[in-house]
Order: sequence, then C-alpha cells, then structure tokens
Amino acid sequence: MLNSFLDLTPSAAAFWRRRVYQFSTCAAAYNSQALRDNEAHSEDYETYQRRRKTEWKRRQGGQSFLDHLIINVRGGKGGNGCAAFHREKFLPFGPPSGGNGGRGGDVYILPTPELTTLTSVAKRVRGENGGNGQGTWQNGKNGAPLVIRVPLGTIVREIPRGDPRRTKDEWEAEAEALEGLEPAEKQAKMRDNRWVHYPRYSESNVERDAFKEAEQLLFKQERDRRYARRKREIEHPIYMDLDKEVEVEEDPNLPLGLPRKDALGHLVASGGQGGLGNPHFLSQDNRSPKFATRGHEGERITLSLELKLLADIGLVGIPNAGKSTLLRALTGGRAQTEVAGYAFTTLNPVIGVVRVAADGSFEGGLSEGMVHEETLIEEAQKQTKMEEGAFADALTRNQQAHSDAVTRGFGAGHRFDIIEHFRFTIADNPGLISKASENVGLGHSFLRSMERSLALVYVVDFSSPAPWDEIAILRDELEQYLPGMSNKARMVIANKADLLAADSDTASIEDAKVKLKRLEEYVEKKLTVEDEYGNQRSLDIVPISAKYSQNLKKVVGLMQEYVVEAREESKREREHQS
Ligand SMILES: Nc1nc2c(ncn2[C@@H]2O[C@H](COP(=O)(O)OP(=O)(O)OP(=O)(O)O)[C@@H](O)[C@H]2O)c(=O)[nH]1
Ligand SMILES: [Mg+2]
Repeated sequence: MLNSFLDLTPSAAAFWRRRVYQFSTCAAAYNSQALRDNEAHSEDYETYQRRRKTEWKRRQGGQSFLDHLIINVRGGKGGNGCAAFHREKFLPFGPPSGGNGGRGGDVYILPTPELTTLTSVAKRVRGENGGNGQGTWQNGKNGAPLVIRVPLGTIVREIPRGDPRRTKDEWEAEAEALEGLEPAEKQAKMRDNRWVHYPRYSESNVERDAFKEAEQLLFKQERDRRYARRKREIEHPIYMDLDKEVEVEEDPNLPLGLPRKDALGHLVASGGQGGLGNPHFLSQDNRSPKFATRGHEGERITLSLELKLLADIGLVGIPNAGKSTLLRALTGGRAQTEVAGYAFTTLNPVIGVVRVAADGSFEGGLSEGMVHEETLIEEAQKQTKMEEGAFADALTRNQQAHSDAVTRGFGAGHRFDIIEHFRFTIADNPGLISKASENVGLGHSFLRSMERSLALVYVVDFSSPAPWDEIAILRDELEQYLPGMSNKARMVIANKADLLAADSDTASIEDAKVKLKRLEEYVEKKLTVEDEYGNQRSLDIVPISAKYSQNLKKVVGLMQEYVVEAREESKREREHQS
C-alpha cells in the first residue's frame, strides 16, 4: 500500500523515504544494544557514522573547531520618551506627564573557565531594548545587561575603521539609510528618528521656537557623543587579554536575602540612553510641550575574538601514526581522545596535561603494564567488566587516596598532586597528509592552534615500510602552512616499535636496529633545523610503543627539557623588552 502511495507523487515519495530513513536511524540509535549484539550490523553502522562525520568535517575546512571569530555587538536601544498630559476630574489642563524611556541594555564580555571553544558565541549580539515611557509619569524599564561568555584565554580586539570586516556604527547606518534623498526629506526622516509628537501636533511643533531650540541642543549633544566615541576608538581601541576570571567582591555585611551578584565582566558596548518625556521640555515660554525624544541607538562595534589555545607541545603526524594513543599514554588515559584504526579519527585538536615528578616519573607511567587499546575495544572491555560486577567493590576515590598513602607513601589528596613537580600541556592533532595545504584530508587549518606552541614533535609509524617518507611529508606541509614553522620541530617519535621484532628472534631484532639506524641517518642528514640564532640543531629520535607505554619516560624527559628551555627563553625576552 505504501508503495502505491510512493508511486503517486515524486515529492511525497521523497518525503516518505526521508521519514523512513529517519525512523530507521532513530531506531538504530535506540537499539544500540541490539546492534551491539548483532556484530556485523553494528560495525557497518559505526563506520557509516564515522565516515559521515569525517566528510562533514572535511567540508567545513577545519572551521568547526573555532578559535577565531568576528562578532557584531550592539547595545540595546533606549526606550522612547512619552508626550502625554495628566487627566483628572475638575482639572481641565493637566501638566505634561510623559515618562522617560528606559536605558538600553549594556553588553559585557565575561571570560569563563566553563567554555573551551568559541562555538557557543553568537555572531550577532544585541542588547535588550529599553521600555518606552508612558503617561502619568511612568518611566520605561531599563534593558537588562547581556553577557557574552567566552573561554578563558580569549583575546578581544576592536576592528578599526577602514577594515572591510567592520560593520557600520549607528550614525553611518543612518546616513546609509538616508542616502539619495532630497535634503528636506532627509531632515524630516532624521526628525522622525529623534522625536515623538503629541497626536496631530507633528506639523505645528516643528514651527515653534521652543522645539527648534530643543532640536539644536539635541544635535549638539549628538555631535559631542559622536566625537567622544571616535576619540575613544582612536585613543583606546578595545584590546583585552582575558586570561583571568572576573571576581565579584561581595560585601560580607550585606543584609541576608539579597540575591547573589553574578560577575558581568567587561563592558564592550553600552546601551543607548532612554528618550526624555515631555515634562522635560516644560519651561516658562512653553507651558505645554507636545513633544518628547526617542531613545538613542546603542553602541555598535565589531569585535574579533581569538582563542589562545596554547599547548606547549604539538604532536604532528600522518593519520594512524598513534598520536592520540600517545597522548592517552602520557596522561594516564585522562585525556579522552578517540583512538581507532582508521584515518582521521581525531577531528579536533585535544589538549592534555602531562604531570611530571621530580624524579622524572610521570602520571601516565605510574600504572605499569597498562595497555592503551582502541576506544571501542576499551569501552567493550569496561562494559563486560561492569556486567561481571568487577566495579561493585572498587575503591572510592577517597579510599583509593588512602590506600595510596599507605602503599606508596604519597599522602592523602589526589594521587599525583603531592609529588607533582612540573607540568606541561600537549596537543593531539588531526592527521596531516600530503597536499593538506590544498585542503586534502582535513586540510591544515588546525595548525593555527600550534603556531605558538613551544615545540613540535613528529610522530611516525615505525612499523611502516618507509617512516622517513612520512617525516618528509610532514615537514613540507608545515612549511606550506607557515614558512619556518618546521624549525620548531624538536623530536621524532618512532611509534609502534612493538610491532617490529615482535617474534623477538635475533634476525628481526637486527632488522629493527638497521631500520632505526637508517631513520637516524635520514633525520641527521635531511632534518637538521636552524634555531632563531642560526645554530644548526639535530632532532632527537626516540623509538617507543604508545600502546604498551614503552620508553615514554625518555619522551617526557626530553619534552620537559624543551619546555623549560623555551619558557626561560621567553622570560628573558620579556625582561629584555621591559
Ligand atoms: N601495535 C601498536 N599499535 C598502536 C600503537 N599506537 C597506536 N596504535 C594503533 O594505531 C591505530 C591508530 O591509532 P590512533 O592513536 O588513533 O592514531 P592517530 O595518529 O591519532 O590517528 P588520527 O587521529 O586518525 O590522525 C590504533 O589502532 C592504535 O591502536 C603502538 O604503539 N603499537
Ligand atoms: Mg588521533
């Protein structure tokens, strides 16, 4: 029956096909348990989803990982003043009673540690408008302040005049709207934008001296405001490096029951002032003013937001080299980055923290014999463990800390906190392939987040036939992105060393040694880089196995050296400048 219906109209058929598809995908999501039981089906479904996700990401050109954004901010418009007269029994000519308009809402920017990307920041932000004034002296409501929440570490800059990305301010917008009109028409429109008249008095008002004077004054004030604004833009353009949280100081002596004050952050665009009601224009010469002013437009500015994603060390490698596995091994599995055996598993940079003790041991290396498997396998293992009830009598975090205190002598607290001596951050990145600069693969826009890293580390798959070719590709792509960027590289990590000489006979061990030698020779010959002072520097080579956490202590030691060196360098530079 459905088929005959589908044959009727092609668009209806498409609709139904879509519905049926949607239904089946929903059902698939709901029945994930059933799918897991049906191994083959689940495989297909997962692969299908991953493929869709990677393709979508590719079309985005790496843009969905937001670290740079331009936003238009507009303070709220002030409410209009009101032209009204008081009415009361036995009082035939009541006094003017129009209320003032409310102020437009201000717009603030607030750094918060709860966010990590700029994805949630709207591109156009409008403050709330003020309410209009009303009769019997009722003033309009003020617009509520609006807070733009950005992650800590965001740099906010005002885009200056002349930049094509800047949007027009309120005066320029008005001028544009009135372009091409006759002068008289223009004047009438501008008046309309600024004045409210008592009904049927709009024409006679403009003839009156009192109105003309008031209008002159209004234009003068507006010119002053405009001048002050331009001056501010030139002398103090907005530039904020938001890497500290804004704290609200509360008076401890405040009466109980007052609502808690939330931090507003930094003011970026103030709302427009409310218009004045007609009582404001009452004077000896003008006993019954029949006009009021409209609210001012809010400030309009264009801001560029840039997120400083600063990882000390960036991992660079082709897909499947094991970058994500390495990050998990270094952080003891705390960095939740996905690991799987297909290209482009990682779609966005992920940052992890490596914590090192004074003796060079690091948090990830504490539990020996840990195997970092692919995410899917690990999840399945965890699931079976849970179903078997293995976690039923697992220690709680406090009990764990206590038992650590007894067995290792760490003392109470988090397991590693007491002995932590040094920490640095490390970024796992999407895979880089040849022609990434032509937007092949995931492109290379994610390299932006590594421009300011202190050091880069190449990760290559040592079990592949020619790991040296991988390094050449990576270096070329880095240079394509930013000439000179490959000079930041300090180390080559030859991962998956466990796959070589796996059968541990002498011949295969010999082969592995020869291969390592060849890699070393290649790096020595081709990859010597030049540092800022023109010194030639060769890269360190470390064979490791990220999956089985082999030889990672050496990696961490070397990384720590690079970071210490670079931090001291930048400290010296800062002192030199000041
Ligand atoms: N035998 C072995 N396999 C490893 C090792 N490191 C990673 N793998 C495997 O290599 C595959 C890819 O690992 P990932 O960590 O996802 O690789 P990646 O470089 O992050 O890949 P993309 O995110 O796609 O760029 C997975 O199947 C891992 O289990 C290792 O040291 N030894
Ligand atoms: Mg990865």
